[in-house]
Formats: sequence, C-alpha cells, structure tokens
Amino acid sequence: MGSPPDTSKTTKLERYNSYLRRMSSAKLLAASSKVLFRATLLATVLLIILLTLHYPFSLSYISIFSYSSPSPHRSLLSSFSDSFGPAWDRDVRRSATPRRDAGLSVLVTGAAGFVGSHCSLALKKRGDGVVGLDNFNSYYDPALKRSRQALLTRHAILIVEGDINDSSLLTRLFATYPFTHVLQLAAQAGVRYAAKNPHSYVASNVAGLVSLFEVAAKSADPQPAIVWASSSSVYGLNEKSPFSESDPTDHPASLYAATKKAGEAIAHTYNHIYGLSFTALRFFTVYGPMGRPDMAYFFFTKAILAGKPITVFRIPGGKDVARDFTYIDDVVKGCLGALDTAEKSTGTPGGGPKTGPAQLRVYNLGNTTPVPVVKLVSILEKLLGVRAKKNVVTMPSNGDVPFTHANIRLAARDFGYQPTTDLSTGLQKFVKWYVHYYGIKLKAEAGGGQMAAA
Ligand SMILES: O=C(O)[C@H]1O[C@H](OP(=O)(O)OP(=O)(O)OC[C@H]2O[C@@H](n3ccc(=O)[nH]c3=O)[C@H](O)[C@@H]2O)[C@H](O)[C@@H](O)[C@@H]1O
Repeated sequence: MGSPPDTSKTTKLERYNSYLRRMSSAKLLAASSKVLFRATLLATVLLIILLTLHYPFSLSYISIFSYSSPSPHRSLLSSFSDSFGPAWDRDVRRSATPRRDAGLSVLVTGAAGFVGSHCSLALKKRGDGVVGLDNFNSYYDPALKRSRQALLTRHAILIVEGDINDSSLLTRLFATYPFTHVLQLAAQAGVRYAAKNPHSYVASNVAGLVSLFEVAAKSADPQPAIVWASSSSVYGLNEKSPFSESDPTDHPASLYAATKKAGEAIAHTYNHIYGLSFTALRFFTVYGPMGRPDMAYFFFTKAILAGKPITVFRIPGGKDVARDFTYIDDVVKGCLGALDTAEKSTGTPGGGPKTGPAQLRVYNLGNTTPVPVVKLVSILEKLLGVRAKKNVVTMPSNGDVPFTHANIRLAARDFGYQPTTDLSTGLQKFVKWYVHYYGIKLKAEAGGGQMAAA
C-alpha cells in the first residue's frame, strides 16, 4: 500500500483560494454599493431639478432672494403658467384659501408691482387668501419685481407668472379656485412713457382688461367682485380743484390717461351687460418703499445721490407743478376698504343675463394736500444730505398735467379712507428703504453735519 497522498498543500491552496474569493466578493460589494450610492444621489439631484422646473411653488417656500438684495436674478421658481398639474393646482388652492372666517380669496394681478405687492402682503397678514399674477415685464428693473416676489413667497403667497391677456391661464385659475375678488393692478403705468411706447398701454390697459373681464363674466363661477386701479390722470386738464369723482374726465392729457378712462368705460359695459361688480380706484401719485423706479421721487433720489442733474418741471408762466403725493400704506388701506365693501356680482356664470343691477363705484384715493415738485426735491435734499443739481424747465406737453388734488369724501364715507402720512414722513420711510435696498451708506460730512452718500 502506498502512503496516503499529502493533502496539506491542497488544503492550504483551497483555503487561500476561498480567502481570495471572499475578498473579491467583499470588494465587489463595496464597489457596487458606491455605484449604487452615486446613482441614487444623481437621481435625487435630477428629480429635484425636475420638480423645481415643473412645480416651482412646492420649493419656493425656500427663500432664495434677499429682500435687501438689489440684483436677485430670475430663478427657476418663476415660470408657473406652463406648469399646470396637480402640484400647481394644490399650490394655487393653498395660497388662495383664507385663514380666517369669512376671509376673502383675492386674485391680485400685478402682484409683483409696487401697489400689488403691498396689498398682497396686507391681505395675507390679516388672513385672506391671495394668489398673485404678474408678467414680470421689463418696463422697469425686473430684479426689483423678483425681490418683491421673494418677499411674498416668504409669506406663502404664490405669484403665477403670466399675462392678463392669457385667457386660458385666467380660465384655469378660476377653474382651480373660486376667487371671491379680483384686485386688478396689472397695467402699463407711467404718464410720459406712453409717448414712447403707445401700444404697450393699449395691450395692458385696454386689451388685458377686456381679457380679464371676459373671463370673470363668462368663465368664473362664482363671478368675482372686481376692484381695479384707475388713475388721477383721468381728470386730465381739469381746472376745478379738488378733483371729485363726478367731475368730467373728457380731456385726458396722455394716452395713459386715455386708456384708464377707456377702462372705466369698459367696466361700465361689463357691469351693465354681465352684472360684474366694479370698484375703480383713482390713485394719486402713489409713492413709498419698494416703489417704482420710473417715478420722479425714485429717480430723483438716485440722481441726487449720484451727483447727477435732475429736471424739474414748471408750468409756463413760472408756477410750480404740484402733485397730491399719496403714501403707499394709505393707498393699501383704501384698497382693502374697497375690497371689504365690494358687493357680489349679479351675473349668471357663463355670461348669461344678470339677476339685478350690480355695484359700480369710482373713488379717489389721494392725500388731499398737493405739494409742489420743488418742495419734494427739497425734502429729498434734506433726507439725503446732498444738494440736488436742478435744471428747472418748462413742463413739456407730452402727457403731464399741471396739478392734481383729490377730494376723498366718498372713500371716507363708504369705507373710512383717511390718509395719515404727509410727504416728509413718507419720503423718510422711502429713503430708509432705498439706502438699505441698494446698500448705500449715508455718512456725515466733516463740518456742518451734512450727510452724503458713501
Ligand atoms: O396719479 C397718477 O395718476 C399717476 O401718478 C404717477 O404719474 P405722475 O404724477 O406723473 O408721477 P411722476 O412721474 O412721479 O411725476 C411726479 C411729478 O414730477 C414731475 N416731474 C417728473 C419727471 C421729471 O423729470 N421732472 C418732473 O418735474 C411731474 O411733472 C409730476 O408733477 C404715475 O407714474 C402714474 O402711473 C399714475 O397713474
């Protein structure tokens, strides 16, 4: 018999092979876990990007703009109008639903605008539901509109990006939520710009208005009550002072004024035929924090701080041009008062006959104290601590009127409108916001305690 084979070497080899096999499967496992982890991470990132593009408001509660930043860029959060779907519907309903008993649900058009953003915040703060609509056009710095949007987003107010001329978007909004009110502030503003770009006024202030009224009359169920921005400019070359709502408005001095006057006539028609409830608010040169850069008090401030000249208009014959400058907080109170007292529309949804006459109102929202523009400049000089370089010229005849002065008796009687902010106080608040927003430091100059921009 031969000796048994020596298996010790074979056994060692097998053990070694099995060790190698265990090692390589462990490595394989580790490697495949890494791949799996990376793939999951990539998929998550892709999913987030997709969600952001398609359901912007779901993520827009995360604040990405600073209120004080002068140049927030357009973000992924902005295009709502082409994002219809269950998440969009849910976001609209969430933003539109009031948080108080008998609260209003208001569609605010022009919500990224000056008056629109302030009104939206005030409504939301008292527990009303608000959905904004804005086309974010570039008539003035869209970054400021995005900044206002960011502020509204932080208060859980959704702004849908779209135009009032987009009937299908409007129809979709009303189908998604039964808004009780519309605060129609989307418009092409500015008196002198109308000479440069007349068609933009017709597109927004006439065609856009008709588009909104059509949907409100024929698609919305229930029909909302509509409160909307007319303008003190409809008084045109009126010489009677103060201006009362019953004064004639037959002499508009600008195409802007003419389109606002047309808006009042169009509202009358939709009230008469379809029973839509309308309240027109004639705003008198509204100013304040987060204001419009195309307005004189705003661009005067910018020019004065930059040491650049400003042009101050005078009426032929040397009289001062004057405006009934009205502070934003006073106007907001007027807008809310008008909404609160607006009666329901009386039409039949679908555009059928009205069941009875509907409310049709017009109110001045002014300050009642006209101030010469030269006085406005001297207040700014004091607040900024810089002397303005003034070019005083005769007012060109491209849309401006010599003066405005509101009689507010009707608004006071019907919803307690009472402006409380004088121009100095209001401009002080504006300047405080302006220097903060644009990161400007006003510093004391050596000697004389004068202030200057750093
Ligand atoms: O109340 C209104 O109905 C209107 O108020 C303002 O229009 P306006 O009063 O002309 O406001 P600004 O453009 O800010 O002008 C204010 C005053 O400064 C004067 N101004 C304007 C520009 C300029 O370079 N120099 C100057 O002296 C104007 O003549 C006016 O008296 C708004 O721009 C309109 O959108 C609004 O509808």
